[in-house]
Amino acid sequence: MEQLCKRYVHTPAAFIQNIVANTKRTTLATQLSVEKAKKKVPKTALKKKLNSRPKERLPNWLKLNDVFNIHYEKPSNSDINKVNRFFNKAKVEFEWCAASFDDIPENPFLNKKSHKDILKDHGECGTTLIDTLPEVIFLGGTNVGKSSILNNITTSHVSRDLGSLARVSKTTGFTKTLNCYNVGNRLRMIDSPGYGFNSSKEQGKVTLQYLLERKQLVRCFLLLAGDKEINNTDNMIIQYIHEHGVPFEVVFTKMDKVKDLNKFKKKVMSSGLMDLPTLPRLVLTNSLTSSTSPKRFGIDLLRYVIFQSCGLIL
Ligand SMILES: Nc1nc2c(ncn2[C@@H]2O[C@H](COP(=O)(O)OP(=O)(O)OP(=O)(O)O)[C@@H](O)[C@H]2O)c(=O)[nH]1
Ligand SMILES: [Mg+2]
Repeated sequence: MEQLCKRYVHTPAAFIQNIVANTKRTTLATQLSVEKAKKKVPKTALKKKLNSRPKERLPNWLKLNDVFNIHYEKPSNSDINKVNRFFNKAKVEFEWCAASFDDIPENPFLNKKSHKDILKDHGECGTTLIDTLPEVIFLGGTNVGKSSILNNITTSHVSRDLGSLARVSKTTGFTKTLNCYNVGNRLRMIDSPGYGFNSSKEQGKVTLQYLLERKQLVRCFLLLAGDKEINNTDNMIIQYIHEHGVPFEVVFTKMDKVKDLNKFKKKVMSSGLMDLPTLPRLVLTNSLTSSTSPKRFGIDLLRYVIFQSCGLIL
């Protein structure tokens, strides 16, 4: 009996203690979960919130980059990101300018570094490798936006303002020589004097000779102004580079100035560019921003095509 009483007396005390402890625990846990629940936004609300965010306004012409390049696999977002990272970070250096083909230095790298340094940094084959970096050239009529596109490619794609590596001007025929820029020691980009209004015979000669004789040239990017008609000189140049087997792609510039997109499409369809057996890519870009093209669009695709045409690995 005494034992029973002991049990009776002890059990409730322990029991009560336990209850209190458990209640305390439960209360704390409940409180935490209530707080957590308070913080947790229901999935539907989250979706609504995301959908209500203002979406980036893309210009209508940007879709044509897919339509016109239907024969090519669309680069994945991850590839585009990698190429953007390369161009955003690459150190870009002006290397040489040439008014005649003979002015192009045999080995621009040697002008800056001693042979000993090159051997130390790159081993025996260093000089040859760096001397023969792949080159791309921007070709086009005067004022079409060649120097601007070079600045566009070398400016971080998130920056609104364009860099000023190559000199840009409203004055037609501003660039007078071939100008070479080394991009991160992996490729070279060449700005050229425009053809047509305010150009000279010598400028035409050095550019054509470069196109035919430069061993390092891997791709020519022919620029055409999106807001202008494709003129006779453009057609002659297209025929010339096509007949001489110079591999080329086409870049439409100043897309922010195109008012009638249907007219633009008709112009491209009837240009014969899409019927060429070499199937040049057609890349539409804007280097200056406006209300209709609030960012610099198309440049990531152009960067990708350049990188790919140089045979560089991501
Ligand atoms: N709206 C608009 N203007 C542009 C664009 N690209 C270039 N421009 C303008 O066009 C003019 C000529 O640009 P440049 O880059 O100097 O053209 P270029 O082909 O190098 O000209 P040359 O060196 O004279 O042959 C400048 O006033 C640029 O600001 C563009 O995408 N949109
Ligand atoms: Mg120029």
